[in-house]
Amino acid sequence: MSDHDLELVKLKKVYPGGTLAVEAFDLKVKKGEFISFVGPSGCGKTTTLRMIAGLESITSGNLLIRGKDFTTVRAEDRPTATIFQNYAIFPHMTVAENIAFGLQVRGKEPAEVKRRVDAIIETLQIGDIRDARESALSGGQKQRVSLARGLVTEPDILLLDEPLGALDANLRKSIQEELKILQRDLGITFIFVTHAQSEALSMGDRVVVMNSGRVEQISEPFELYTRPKSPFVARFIGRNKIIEGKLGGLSDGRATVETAFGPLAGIPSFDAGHVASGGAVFVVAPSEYVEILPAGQAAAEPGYDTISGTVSTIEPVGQVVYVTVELPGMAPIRIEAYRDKIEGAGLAPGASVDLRWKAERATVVAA
Ligand SMILES: Nc1ncnc2c1ncn2[C@@H]1O[C@H](COP(=O)(O)OP(=O)(O)OP(=O)(O)O)[C@@H](O)[C@H]1O
Repeated sequence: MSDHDLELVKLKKVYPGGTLAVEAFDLKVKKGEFISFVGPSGCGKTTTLRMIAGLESITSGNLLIRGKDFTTVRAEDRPTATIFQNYAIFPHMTVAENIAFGLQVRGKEPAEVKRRVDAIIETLQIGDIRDARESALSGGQKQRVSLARGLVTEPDILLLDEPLGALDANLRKSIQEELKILQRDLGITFIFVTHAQSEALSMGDRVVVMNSGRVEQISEPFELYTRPKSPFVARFIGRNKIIEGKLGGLSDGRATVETAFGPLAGIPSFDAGHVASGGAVFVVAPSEYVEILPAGQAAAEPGYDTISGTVSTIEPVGQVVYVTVELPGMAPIRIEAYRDKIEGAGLAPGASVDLRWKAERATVVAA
């Protein structure tokens, strides 16, 4: 038996008409993992999910579930279940009938259907609506019913396509938490598609970032947030400050980058190894690590990188201020800081400032 519930090997999809929707998608998912797929509209998330479900044919590459090849197996013969954003609840059936349906079409005995439907209704605590029809259900209730319908078939892998997209923000938050707890309790592998990066990061054990049909990065959320491996990920995930430069030197995985501000040194580089000296790179510093100081005060400390600019605007919002800093040769940077600190330092529009961060908190990526 394979250690992996799901393996995608060079998975590719070209739609009739020629659209290349997914290319060279490699992924191994351990049993019980929660994987989020995230990326902008049209990047191929749904297509990949549908290929796993068997709802879309695979152009080339292989799909394995628990070590067995399912590349060309029909959807109804795969050990997967799919939850769609629009819930797809049958309006003429009660909640219990909706949940039972998937078992009945698989030819399960009535007694087993009843036992399993009762069990999942209990797990998801929807006994009070078991005889209701879709028109009488709230958004959150519909969400639970569709989850029950997927889980009742006891899939190896549950596929969720933007399942929370139709819910308002508060309900969405509480269902996110519930879903995560349910997944841990059941130990079922979840593949969760979303275009919301915060949702992908908060839900996933690992996150797959997609862009134009390609996988950009597969990482745990904190790693993804703090160590992007491409310019696309640096822009799409988190709130990063991005500075252009040319690779100066690279030793022990630490880079020096020549920039308009002079050399920035000691920056971890995971992926710039293939860039020739003098090649174009970006220094990526997460906003959370960038500090603003009056000019000159930052200079002395070792282990830090510093760039200099001029304050253009300061917008107070409660205890926080947003300081916009003009920088030579690049777009202005907006820094969030405590109001007391900025006022205490006497910073005002026109002031010269230094922006600094611990060099080891930044990352170099190939441009
Ligand atoms: N049935 C189809 N026929 C032809 N092209 C399609 C079909 N479905 C999707 N595409 C194209 O394939 C690409 C990937 O689409 P897909 O729906 O997988 O992206 P997505 O990341 O899920 O986007 P969204 O977040 O908007 O759902 C897009 O260019 C899309 O236009």
